[in-house]
Amino acid sequence: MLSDEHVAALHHEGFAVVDDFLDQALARSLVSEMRARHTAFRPHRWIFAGLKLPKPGVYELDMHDAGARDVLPAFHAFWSEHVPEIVTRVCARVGCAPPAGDAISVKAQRNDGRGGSFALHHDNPGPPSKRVLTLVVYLNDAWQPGHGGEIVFAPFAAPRVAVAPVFNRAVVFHSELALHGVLPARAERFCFSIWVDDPAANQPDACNLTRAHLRAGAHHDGSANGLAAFFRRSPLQRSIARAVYMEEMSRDLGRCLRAAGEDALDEATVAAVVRAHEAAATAQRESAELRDALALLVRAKEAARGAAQERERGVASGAVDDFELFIGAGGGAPEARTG
Ligand SMILES: O=C(O)CCC(=O)C(=O)O
Ligand SMILES: [Fe+2]
Repeated sequence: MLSDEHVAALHHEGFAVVDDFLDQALARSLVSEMRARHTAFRPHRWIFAGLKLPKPGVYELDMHDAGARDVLPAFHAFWSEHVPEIVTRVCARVGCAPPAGDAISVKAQRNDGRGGSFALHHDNPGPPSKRVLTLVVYLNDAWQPGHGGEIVFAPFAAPRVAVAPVFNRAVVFHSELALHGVLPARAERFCFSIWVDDPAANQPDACNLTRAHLRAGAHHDGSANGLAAFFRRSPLQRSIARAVYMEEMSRDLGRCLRAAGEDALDEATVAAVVRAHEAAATAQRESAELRDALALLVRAKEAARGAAQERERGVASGAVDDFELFIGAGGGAPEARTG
């Protein structure tokens, strides 16, 4: 299920892309049931900066919900009969603690294809979340580049990688470490997510950024890259992600909240959410404790982007706005986007 290469990619890149993840016939039966029953899915809700927000265009069904078994009987059976074994095998490969029976959540998701997207986020943003591992399995057999809906990973201050959400492809990542978002989907899109909890998630050392951490990171090799490498491997990146990626997140938030959908927010509320994000991020960027480290990290992030732009000069216009590297339908190593 996960090869040595996948485990190495998870370790080095922060995520692994696993093609042909499930038995083909099983994957087909899951998506045909989701397609047939999607009107019973519920609008996705998410928390940003303490606010509960809609996500226009994105609908889901949590297998823990009352009624899930009636809406998606085959999917529910898959969850109770197969998912624990899948997760146990993946955890054994990636070195996570084997989950207890109630530590696994599964959500079926449909994007209606009218532009629904996810802003950059961590699946475990801090307490009380206990998530440690995320698997997302994509079920789109007619996916093409113009359909969008790629998942984008943003390894701290390194090139961002977009991954096409093609049929029977899974992405696997540490929930506390992988900053990721989803580009607007222009065609109907199905996937499901598996989240594994561990009671040991979010120990104080994974949550409380101190001056000592910044010093240790800075002395890694004394450069911006050293600091970025430190945060890339540390769940402490969650304390500063919004400040490092302030501009990207402002754009993502607006794009997500303004997508077409019956639960779209009014413009004044969207603007207020974006302003609140920018105020918090700017306060961090200007604080005495974080100013220098954040300036280095922002510069490292921009250098990664600049290198990609340089590579693509004359080939693509605007392609590097959202990501620098791309893993297309054929899988394999990431390539510079050229289209
Ligand atoms: O739809 C996806 O590709 C990922 C969704 C996601 O990031 C989430 O539900 O947290
Ligand atoms: Fe996520």
